[in-house]
Amino acid sequence: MTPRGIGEDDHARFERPQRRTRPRTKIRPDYSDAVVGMVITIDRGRYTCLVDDHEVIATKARQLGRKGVIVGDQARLVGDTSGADGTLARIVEVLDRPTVLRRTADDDDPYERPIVAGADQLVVVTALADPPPRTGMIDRCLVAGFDAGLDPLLCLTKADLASPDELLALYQPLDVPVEVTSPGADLDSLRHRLAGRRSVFVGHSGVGKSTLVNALIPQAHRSIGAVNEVTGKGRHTSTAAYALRLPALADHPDREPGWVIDTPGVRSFGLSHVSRDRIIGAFEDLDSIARDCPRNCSHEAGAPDCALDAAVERGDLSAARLESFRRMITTDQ
Ligand SMILES: Nc1nc2c(ncn2[C@@H]2O[C@H](COP(=O)(O)OP(=O)(O)OP(=O)(O)O)[C@@H](O)[C@H]2O)c(=O)[nH]1
Ligand SMILES: [Zn+2]
Repeated sequence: MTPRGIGEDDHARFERPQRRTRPRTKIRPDYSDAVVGMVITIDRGRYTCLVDDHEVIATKARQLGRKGVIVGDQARLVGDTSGADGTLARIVEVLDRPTVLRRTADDDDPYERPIVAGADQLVVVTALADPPPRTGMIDRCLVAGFDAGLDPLLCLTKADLASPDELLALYQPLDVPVEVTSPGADLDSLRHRLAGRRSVFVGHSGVGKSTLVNALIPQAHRSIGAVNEVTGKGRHTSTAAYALRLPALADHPDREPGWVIDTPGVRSFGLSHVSRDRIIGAFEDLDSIARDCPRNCSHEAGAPDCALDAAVERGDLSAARLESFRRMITTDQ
């Protein structure tokens, strides 16, 4: 090593704040007293976690580094986990995620953003009017959901303003379950579909997500805007998802009620991270036919020798179903 090199090194060390790369002691931290909580929302570096039945505010421990913590995560917490006013716990570990719903800001965005962990159902909320439905958005949400291994549910709101018939016909061949709502509508069927599940609600701004969440969970007060319990400030536009526990079903009071994870309205749903194979894997009939496709077949209209076309010609697959599937995977906005 040249003297000059040493000098530079010393200089750099002097200029930069010392970074502690090792724990202070050789004793590995013992987190046997850690408790596990579910992250229910995130606001400016503060993670609200539900431990048993109380909320605990936590920060992310330094050893997690850049590893993200997202809503729905099961996190191990140490420190003051009492949840008392002014206390802060630390998240030291995130347990394995059974599922991760992701999106990219747009299709060219190289960074996929995990938004919710551990969900098993994706509720695509679309207004029948005001704002008018956009099938491109519905399709993109469905694709992201299939990619993440979530079961889809299409929820059409504002049926008082326009008929759902056209959309129902469009999605019928995909066998996506649909719920139709309007002000004061009976939500019993929707409640049963949500019972015991972890359902993420996604959709454009203004489609009526908050209205629906408030109808399902009267104590949610979503339309008023979440009052920030940390700062005590009133309405602020949250950019994070928010997990809310559903009330128990009246006819099944003993069943695990399930969760709704409301997400802020989004303008688009980028899909640059999505794998075609995983999407077609969500459709058993199409998947078994597509095994005969050429390697790396896009399965889109005009894809050379796509086995899905041959199946329609043979009469093994309905043209409407293939058309619906192709419309969904064709990612025009
Ligand atoms: N006519 C009609 N209006 C509705 C219905 N559901 C909600 N609205 C209205 O639509 C507007 C938007 O509803 P929100 O529940 O705030 O929509 P949101 O999807 O939560 O919007 P963001 O919070 O921006 O994501 C409000 O004025 C609601 O009163 C419905 O079924 N019919
Ligand atoms: Zn194909």
